[in-house]
Parts: sequence; C-alpha cells; structure tokens
Amino acid sequence: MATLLRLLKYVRPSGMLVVATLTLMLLATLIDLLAPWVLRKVFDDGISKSDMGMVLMLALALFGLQLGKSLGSFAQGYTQELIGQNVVFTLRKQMYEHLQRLPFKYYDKAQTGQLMSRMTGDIEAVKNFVGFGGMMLVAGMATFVGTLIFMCSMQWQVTLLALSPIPLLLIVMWMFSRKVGPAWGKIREQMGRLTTTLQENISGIRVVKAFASESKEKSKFAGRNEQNFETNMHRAKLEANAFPLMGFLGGLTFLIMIWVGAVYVANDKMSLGTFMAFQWYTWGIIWPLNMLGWQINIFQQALKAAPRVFEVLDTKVDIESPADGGIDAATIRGSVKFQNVTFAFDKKSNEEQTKDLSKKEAAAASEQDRMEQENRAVIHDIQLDIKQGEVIAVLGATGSGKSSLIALLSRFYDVSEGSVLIDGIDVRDYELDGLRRSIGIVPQETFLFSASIRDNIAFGRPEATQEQIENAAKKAQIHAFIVNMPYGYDTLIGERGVGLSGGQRQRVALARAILMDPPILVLDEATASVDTATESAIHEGLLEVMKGRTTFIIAQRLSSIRRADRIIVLDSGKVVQQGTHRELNEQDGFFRRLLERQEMAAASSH
Ligand SMILES: Nc1ncnc2c1ncn2[C@@H]1O[C@H](COP(=O)(O)OP(=O)(O)OP(=O)(O)O)[C@@H](O)[C@H]1O
Repeated sequence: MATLLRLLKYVRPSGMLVVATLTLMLLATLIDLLAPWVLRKVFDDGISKSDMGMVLMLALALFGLQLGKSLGSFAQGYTQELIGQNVVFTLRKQMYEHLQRLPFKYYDKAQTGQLMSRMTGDIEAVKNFVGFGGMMLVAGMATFVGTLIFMCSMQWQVTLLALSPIPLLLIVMWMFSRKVGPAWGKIREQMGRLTTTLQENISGIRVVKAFASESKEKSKFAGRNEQNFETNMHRAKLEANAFPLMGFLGGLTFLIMIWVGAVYVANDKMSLGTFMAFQWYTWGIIWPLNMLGWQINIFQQALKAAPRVFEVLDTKVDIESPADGGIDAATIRGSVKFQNVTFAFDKKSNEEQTKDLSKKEAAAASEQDRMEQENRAVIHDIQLDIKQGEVIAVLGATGSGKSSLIALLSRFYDVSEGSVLIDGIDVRDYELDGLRRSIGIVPQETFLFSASIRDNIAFGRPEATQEQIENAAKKAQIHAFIVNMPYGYDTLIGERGVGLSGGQRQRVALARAILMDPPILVLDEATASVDTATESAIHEGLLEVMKGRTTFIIAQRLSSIRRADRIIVLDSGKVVQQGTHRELNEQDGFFRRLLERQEMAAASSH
C-alpha cells in the first residue's frame, strides 16, 4: 500500500492529464453502455413495429456513438502514454541524480548491472502500470459497474442469475494474484543478476579472454539465464492456468444469460430487444474481469519493481555540502592539516548504530563501535601539517593506506575520527563541489569517456579554450602524440580510453587535472605506467605545474619523489617516518630498505 501511495505521488504532477484521460475513458464507457440500449430500441421500437425510419435513425445514432468513441480513444491513447512517460522521466531523472550524489561507500558495494536493470526494466514495469494498467483498471471497473446498473434497470432477475459464476471467478483471480506476485519479484531480481553478469563480462572481457575463461563464464551466464527462463515459465504456467479458467467462467455467464434470458423472453417477462442488448452487455461484464487478470499481472510486476527503484532513491547521501551550502572553496590556497585522523571503511552512521536502542544501550554500543572501528581502521591517528605549496611524497608498501589517506582530502570518504583541515577549515564545512574542484587528482586507474580527446581533457572545465587545453596537454607530455593522431584533438577514443596505451591514458588524465588549475594536486602513482624517459620528461613538466601548488605524490618508485620537499612513510595506516630524502636516507627504516632494494634492482638490470 505504501508503495502504491508513493507511486501515486509521481502521478500527481500529471493530475490534469489524468483527469482528461479518465474523462475520455468514462465517456467511452458511457458510449459502450448506451450502444446496447440503442440496439434494444432497434428491436423493440423499430423492427417489431416495422418502423424502418426509426431503425435508420437508431443505426445512425450507433454509428455516431462509435465515431465519437474512436476519436476519444485516439486522444486517450496519447494522454495515457504521456502520463506513463512523465513518471518514467521523473523516476529516471531522480535516480540518475541520486546516483551521482551517492558516496564512494555506496559504489564499493553496489553492482552496476543491478543499477542498470533498475534504471531500465524496473522503471519500465512501473510505467506499464501507471500509464496503462492503472487507467484500464478504472475503465474496467466503470464498465463493470455501469453495465450492472444498465442491466439491472432493464431486467434485474436475469442479471443476478447471470452473475452467479462471478464469485468463483473472483476466487480464481485472488489465488492467481497471490501466486504471480512472488514470481514477478523473483523475475525482477533475476533480471538484475543477469544484467550484472552480462555487464561484468563485457567490462572484464579482456580478463575473461586472457584467462581463457569463456566457457566458465558462458556456463555462469547460462545458469542465470536458465533460472530466469524457469521463473518466467512458472509465471506463464500460472497465467496459463488462471486465464482460461477465467475465460471459461466468463463463458458460463454467457450460457446462463442466453438460457435464462430465452426462458424469460418465451414467458414474456423480457422483450427481444432487451435480450439482444443483454448479449452485448454481457461483454461489459466479461471484458473487465478478463482484463483484471492482465492488470493483476501488471500491478504485481510494478509492485515488485518499484521498491527496487525506491531502495536506491532512499539510500542516504551522507557526504554532502553542509545544510547552509558551506564555505566557498574558491579561495582555497592549499595548506593541509590532518588532525588525529582515524579512518575505517565500514563506518556505520550514528543513526544506524543506535536505531531501536535505549540511551544507555546506545552509549555502550557507540563506545563498542568506536573500539571496533579502531581495530578495523586503515588510517590510525595521523597528524600532519602541510604548508601551502609543499610537495609531499607519500610512500609505503601496498595496502599501507596511501590512497585512503588522500581520499579523505576530497571527502570521497569522511574521517571516522579527527578532522582534515584545508586552510584551517574542516573539509566537511566547505561547499562540496568547490572543494573537489580545488583538488586535481590523477588516479591510479584513469577512466576516459567515449568522446574526443579534447572533451576528455576538458572534462572538468568544458569551457576551456583550445589554447588552454593544448597547454595542459603539453605539460602532461601528450600534446605531440595527440597532434599526430588522425584527427588530432578531435580524435574519438573508445570506452575507457580504448585505443590508447596505459601511459597515454595516464597522461590524458594528468592533462585533465592540470587544466583544472587546482591549488592542490594529487598524483596517485601518476607516472607508474610510463617509460623512464617519458617519466623524467613528465617530471620536468610537473616541476612547473607543481610550482605554488600543494602536491601529494603517491609513489612506490623513488625516482618519482626525488623532488619532494618532504616524504611521509606509511605502514599499516600509521606514519612511521617523515623527512627529506636526505634525512630519511640517514635513518634505518622502510625508506632506506626501499632505496637499497631499488638500487639493487637497478644494478642487476644493467
Ligand atoms: N573500498 C574499500 N573498502 C574496504 N577496504 C578497502 C577499500 N579500499 C581499500 N581498502 C583497504 O584499505 C587498506 C588501505 O588501502 P589503500 O588503497 O589506501 O592502500 P595503498 O597504500 O594506496 O595501496 P596501493 O599502493 O596498493 O594502492 C587496504 O588494506 C585495503 O584492503
């Protein structure tokens, strides 16, 4: 019921259209009800009295009624679809906008295929009910009730007798509805899983092929496809059992009507005209009941699909600008302070933790969670003070927490304890978009869109001039490569940058960050996939780019951090060493061991 009420809210903006459609439907119903009544007159006032003038007039009246109905149907079909499409449009817009706002935490767990299927199939199922099923239900009910009124007013005894199979028909329908609902729920869920398998296979096709795992993946897909096939066949079986039974019981109404009607006509208790009109009216009883079977189907499908969409819409966005809009980040200069920062990925919100608990229990739970969080933390009590314009290299073994630490700067995640300050202000107090625009990031894995290379570089600044784009590309050492491409900056690159090498993709991402001209720059293993010659060329360019900007370089290769003002070494989420290259070289620790290992590796490769 709650789902239905919530769906109705989406229909409310189309209120006038709904009124227009329902008016047209009710008019069509009235015409349907009047037509048999006119037919009755053809027999009783025309044929039986041999008044051919009357017959002609009534035939023309019937024609006029049908013409009116046809014109009405044309408009009604259009408005009906418009209502459904309005709902689809709003739901898709809301879902898309919400997906854009949802934090990284959500995407760490969400399955792309499930989201795709909710955005497409589930919303479509909702539309079928809102635009078609719901309206037809109203039309069907109006036809049913109207028909009964007309029939009873003509001959109530025959009407009631003809209705005797209806209770049985309602029982069949109720049983069908109870069984088909869960089947639709399963189908929607399975479609989500099927889409996920497909999406993962397409995205990961290179891994599938590299490991020659096509047949394993094929059977995984076949398994899910088969499950969906079986559930659909189960649903079809339910329909195949219920619909003919409903048709049969409807047919019984006809049989009773003809038999009882004939007896009443023979006994002069019913005119021949009324008998003929009843034949027509019987359809007004059978049609809505038969349609009800389909409507239950559409309704149940929508009832199972809508919560899947609402579930996404109801996911809380807990990383947002402050309620008052937040502090303008345009003036950020770039000093950064990590103040007692602890961070765990699976932090639960306070509300989630203390829901349904008393005050005392909530306090105990919160203390327990604080301790658990401390155990799960990937960043432990970090204190760092970074001056504006400083170049900081963050070093550490894989999994030591380098990327996590930097992710807290842009609020991809929020700290569990402590605070991250930029220019002395907590990052949570800034307007979020502005904050993120102030931090240019070249991530480990670059995502490029299927668009021109120019648009990919100008992704964060679509208004940038060609000259600005080219300057950024030059600094990222990619300009020469781009101008040699078939269409230069207009060359289209495939999804995720297909057609470019790993190093080229990384340089496009670097140009993208440089173009944003941010006060803070983050290079996450940014030169990892380029050759040593290009790497040193990039570093030359970066020297100029880094000038005046606070820069974080996350790297494992020592060559890429030589120019850092300070090196921070992380181990299991804790800062274990910090200082200049020279200072750290003089200490016994992770840094010197890394240096020695790399020097040995370099010597053995010569
Ligand atoms: N989204 C996530 N959800 C849960 N745990 C995560 C997530 N991302 C990383 N971790 C865990 O957090 C720890 C730190 O990971 P992080 O990516 O920050 O390390 P890193 O030093 O950048 O590693 P690398 O050099 O390999 O990129 C690791 O133990 C990792 O397993």
